[in-house]
Amino acid sequence: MSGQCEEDNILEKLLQKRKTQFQRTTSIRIGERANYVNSPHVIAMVGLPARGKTYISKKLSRYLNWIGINTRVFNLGEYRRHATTAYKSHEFFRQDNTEAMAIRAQCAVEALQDVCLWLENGGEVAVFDATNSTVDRRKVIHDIVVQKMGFKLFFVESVCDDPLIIEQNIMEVKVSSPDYTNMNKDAALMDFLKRIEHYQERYQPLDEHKERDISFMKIYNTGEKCVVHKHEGHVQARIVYYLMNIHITPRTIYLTRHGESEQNLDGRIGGDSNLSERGKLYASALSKYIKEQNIEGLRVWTSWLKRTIQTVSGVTAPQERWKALNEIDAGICEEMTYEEIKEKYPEDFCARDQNKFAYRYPRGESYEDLVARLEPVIMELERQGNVLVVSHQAVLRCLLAYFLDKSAEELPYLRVPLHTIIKLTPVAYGCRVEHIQLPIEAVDTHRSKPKIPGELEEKFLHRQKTNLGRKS
Ligand SMILES: O=P(O)(O)OC[C@H]1O[C@@](CO)(OP(=O)(O)O)[C@@H](O)[C@@H]1O
Repeated sequence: MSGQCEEDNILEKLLQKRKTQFQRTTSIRIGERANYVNSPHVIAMVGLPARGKTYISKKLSRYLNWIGINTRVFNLGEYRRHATTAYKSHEFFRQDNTEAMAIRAQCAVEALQDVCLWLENGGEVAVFDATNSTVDRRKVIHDIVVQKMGFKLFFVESVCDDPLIIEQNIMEVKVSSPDYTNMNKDAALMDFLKRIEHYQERYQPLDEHKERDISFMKIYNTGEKCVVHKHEGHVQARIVYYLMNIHITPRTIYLTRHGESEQNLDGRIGGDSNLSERGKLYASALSKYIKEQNIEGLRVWTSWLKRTIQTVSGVTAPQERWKALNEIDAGICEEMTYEEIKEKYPEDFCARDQNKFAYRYPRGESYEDLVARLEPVIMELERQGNVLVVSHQAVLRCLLAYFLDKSAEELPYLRVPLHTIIKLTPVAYGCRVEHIQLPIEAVDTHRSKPKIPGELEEKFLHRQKTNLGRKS
């Protein structure tokens, strides 16, 4: 058994037994996929416990789904917890615990089977979130994913030797894991550190000399340095670029629409109008709020449109204008009310309600186009510290969907009311969201998805007319 650990040996044997399962599908798929540019991908994480693998997996999956690549995370820990009801202690992870080794190998097989099944059924990227910390384990994965299934494989290793970051990670996410429901935090921390030691005994980091033919990326100390080896194709290039841009330094992102505009008051979409009187009041209230927060190193981003620029005229912080933050281009419908659109272009009006995400205004844009236009904004937001983004209803829906992991169906209906600051603070594996509504009235520009076509529509148009009545 020289060089090969017990667990990977068991895994190998299990796979031999199940070979037919992997081969049966292979014989159907491999030929079909040979010329595919966009073959399904497996992104296999590598690294010791508490190195941020789950954080990277979830974040990457959120990003890929947002740009339209159907992605799912398969976390081996969840398979293990499902197979063994009660975790007792780090002893479970000892090298000489043969019983536990067998369970762990079995879980790895099941997870890999699910990965392959999912990719065969339309999934595009599967992120295999496990330690995959030995050369032999990675060989097994390569054998199944590349040789047998004909998928692409890319390893992402997170290397971290900063004890502070490791302890912070354990305290933030591990001690509250289901493994430690009956343990106090300090005991859980000690147990987890022991668990890491068991992995350390046989950990073999990715090495371009020993594993020269595989594609991988190594991220050191949460992005201090990155090494990329033999990455292939545009999916991997995007993953590499994205992972090179993210950071874990605490910060806050503030999103807000411009103050109410003259066109908002008229119920007209798009255009480039000035702020209404109430919009100007919001601009003052916003700068007061921002000043009171005393936000370190704040940067302000607006669109190129007058209403966003006027909204931050009193905010004292470096400002940048982004054309990419301009509102959705409504093409031939620009500056019309929804009622006018319904009358003049009834088919378009109806088509938009049927599939709002994909619908593209003639000579204008769709929400799908917006997401593509906003990708550089997201990338730059990931690199930055505290930022206040002042933009528009449709644009902010797209940004919110990225941070809150919302689907393409939900995205065009997310609520982004006027005169409200949406505060996003990264926490553990996601974002905490707070809505701060400043006390200045504004029209409601939100159109809910009509349940029965026509019915809600009438209500909305009626409300809009009432709004017009309140015009100041
Ligand atoms: O996609 P829908 O729901 O129509 O919302 C987008 C619309 O929101 C508006 C207001 O109706 O945004 P904003 O006032 O933030 O510029 C329009 O300009 C834009 O076309």
